[in-house]
Formats: sequence, C-alpha cells, structure tokens
Amino acid sequence: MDLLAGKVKPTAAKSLSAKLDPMDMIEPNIRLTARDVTVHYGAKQALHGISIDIPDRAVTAFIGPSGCGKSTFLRCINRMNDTIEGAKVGGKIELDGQDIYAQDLDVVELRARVGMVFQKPNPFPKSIYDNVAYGPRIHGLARSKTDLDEIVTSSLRKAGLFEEVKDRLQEPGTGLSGGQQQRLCIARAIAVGPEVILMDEPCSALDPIATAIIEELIDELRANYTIVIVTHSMQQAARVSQKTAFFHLGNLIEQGDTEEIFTNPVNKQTQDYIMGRIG
Ligand SMILES: Nc1ncnc2c1ncn2[C@@H]1O[C@H](COP(=O)(O)OP(=O)(O)OP(=O)(O)O)[C@@H](O)[C@H]1O
Repeated sequence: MDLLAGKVKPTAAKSLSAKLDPMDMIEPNIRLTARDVTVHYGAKQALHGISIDIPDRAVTAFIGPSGCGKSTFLRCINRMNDTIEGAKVGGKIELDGQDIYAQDLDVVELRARVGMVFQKPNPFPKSIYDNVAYGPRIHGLARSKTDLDEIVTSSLRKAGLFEEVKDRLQEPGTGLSGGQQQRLCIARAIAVGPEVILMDEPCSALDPIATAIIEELIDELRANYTIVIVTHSMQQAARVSQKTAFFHLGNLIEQGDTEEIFTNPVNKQTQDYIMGRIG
C-alpha cells in the first residue's frame, strides 16, 4: 500500500509545493518535550512512559490502534486529563522549556496557549461572531470593539471560513455545515493566540470534501503553529504530517519523519499496523 501516494492526489496538489519549501529542509525547533509520561485511570495504566519531542511549525500525527492511548496523551499536553476523575498523570511535559504541570502554572492560560479541536465540531450555542469572540473576551485580549472585530475577522480568515460567513456573522454557529463548524472551532482556538493546536480526529465526523478542506487548512496553519493531530486514518497522517508517532497498548513504539515511518518503519509492530495487519 503506497500511503504517500495520497500526498499528491487529493485537493492538496497546491499544498504539495508548500511541502517542498526549503524551510522544510531545516530541522525545526522543538516546542514540546515529554519525558516518561504515564497516565493511570484509577488502577488501570493507560500510558507507559511516553517520551517525545514535538517540533514547532510542523504537524505531528499520533497513530495507532483503538485504545492505544493517543487521545490520552494528547490530553496530557493541555492538561485536559485534569478534568477526568481518577486520571493521574506522571512524568514531565515542557512547553518552550516550561513545566506545564508546575504547581503555579495557570491552567486556563495554558489552554489558551495550547488550543484543542475535538472529534465532533462543538460550537457554542451562540452566533458565529460570539463563538470566535468568546475566548478573546474572557482573556481580555481586545481593548475595543474594533480590536475584537479585527481578532474575529482575522481568526475566521486564518481558519479559511471568513468569505463563507462574512455576511451572516450574527447567525448561530450551529447552523453551519459540519465542515464549516469544525473550521469555526479552529477559528475559536486561533482567536486566543495559541502556540500549539491539538486536534483529536478532527475529520472523523466530516465527509470527504469537508475533510480535504480541513487537511488543506492544517497544511496552511503549520506555517505558524505547532500542530498535533490524532488520526485513525493512515492516509490522512501521510498527507498532512511531517512527523509521526506510532502508539500501541499505551507505549510509543516508533516516532520519526512521516516519510520514514511509512516507507521504512524499523519496528515490526509499526510495519504490521501500516500494512493493515493490526488495528
Ligand atoms: N476516562 C477514562 N476512564 C477510564 N479509562 C479510560 C478513559 N479514557 C480512556 N481510557 C482507557 O485508556 C486507554 C487509552 O484510551 P485512549 O482513548 O487514549 O486511546 P485512543 O488510542 O485514543 O483510542 P481511540 O483511537 O479509540 O480513540 C483505553 O484502554 C481506554 O479504555
């Protein structure tokens, strides 16, 4: 199965040229480091000592069979597991060298720096405008209505949605199509100026056309953000990511350049998963 062939086919012919950007040849800076991260849900251990470096301005994909711990690890990166009763996280995660589990760390601020987009688009039951303005209002990011308008407009533009909604910003976000709702959620995350965007299977509820649009958007966003995406689709991982990490039974089995992982995996379990023999 030639997964990388998918890189040239879908709507992404345009973004292929971006993939050949000379900047890609330079090893990007590491933004996030995780060392020996463990997670227990009560007595059950879901992650067994995960260590990984996640680069800036690139897309890192987490792949692996169902239940292997991809989402659990993703939630460690913005401390969403804090909200799950009985979940206990061990080890260390640093964002730009800062321990995100430090006692004095402001978790609300962390979640603005590390935004999250979920499997199912989840706009607030508010207008399109207010969905995007919500975070900037809470965090006091706009000094005036003009400032706020500017943040809303530029966030919608960055999420590739502005042209489609500019004449109906006061209409409910929930009235948009699934793919538009997901881009609205991406605009909402962008509006608070994150450095990292976590995406947990962001296309799993979308049709192929909406999926292709989100994949193109992810490819554009990586110029300015650190993106981590959990995906069940190896084709999607091959299309959108530059780095891939393969998880199995709570362990990180193999990680590296996506091209290497898909064409020349070192580990037998990775090979089996890529070839569709497990999962
Ligand atoms: N809130 C929870 N309480 C108890 N156990 C949980 C909880 N969330 C996840 N788990 C368990 O932790 C393990 C890892 O689950 P996780 O959802 O992280 O895997 P995943 O690789 O993201 O799976 P999927 O691809 O199916 O979403 C599984 O055994 C799961 O049953």
